Amino acid sequence: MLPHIPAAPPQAAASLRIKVCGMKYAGNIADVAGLEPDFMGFIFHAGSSRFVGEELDETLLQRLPPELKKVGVFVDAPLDYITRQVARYGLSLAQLHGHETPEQCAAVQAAGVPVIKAFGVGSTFSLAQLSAYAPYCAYFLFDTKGPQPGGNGTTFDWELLRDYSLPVPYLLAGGLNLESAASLLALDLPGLYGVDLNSRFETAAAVKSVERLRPMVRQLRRQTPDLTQQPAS
Ligand SMILES: O=C(O)c1ccccc1NCC(=O)[C@H](O)[C@H](O)COP(=O)(O)O
Repeated sequence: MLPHIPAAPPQAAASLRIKVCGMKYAGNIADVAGLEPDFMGFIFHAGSSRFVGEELDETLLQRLPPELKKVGVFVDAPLDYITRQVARYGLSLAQLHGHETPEQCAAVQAAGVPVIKAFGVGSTFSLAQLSAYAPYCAYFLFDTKGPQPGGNGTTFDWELLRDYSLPVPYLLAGGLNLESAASLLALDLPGLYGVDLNSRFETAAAVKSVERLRPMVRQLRRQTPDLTQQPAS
């Protein structure tokens, strides 16, 4: 009789990297850092309810683990403002979330700051515009176009990215919540590197709920949820 050869287990897709955006307050930053996200975002746009203003503790940011990438989020900001904030807070990357041109991205990159260029996906979105940005960007970020430059809390049709073919990895953003996790893991979109979590995990502007984030992080990392840590329903 032939020995039973078990079928090979299905190949698990690589887990998605996680960016928690819109952080501001010291205690909350330390708590969220404990979940070991890959990126943490700080909003340097005065029009946002998450604007860091003078609230952000630069010594705390400098003490965060080096593997946690600190992202400054800017909207059509001058180059010297970006480079000053990068130096002051020890930021790892600049996320350009306005109408920045490829030339502006090139200037930020040439100043030694790796760029995440964000694009609002709406009815006029086209993948064709991205090639001109590719040489100057470490990552792209695709967010839902809305009344605010970011943090609108709404999703877009992710299938619009199905034909993405550039070598720049990207983060998916816009209204992601715990219910999105299973679909995100099943997506298998070309170039998809990670996800960006923001308003759906907040208890107030720029205050993230660790209880809400924890099961999301576990799911995205394909870990078994720790039921003792779930919030009471
Ligand atoms: O979050 C903001 O307030 C914000 C304001 C201005 C520019 C960018 C902003 N956020 C950038 C992000 O990367 C957000 O996480 C992204 O827009 C998704 O937010 P949400 O739809 O709330 O999940």
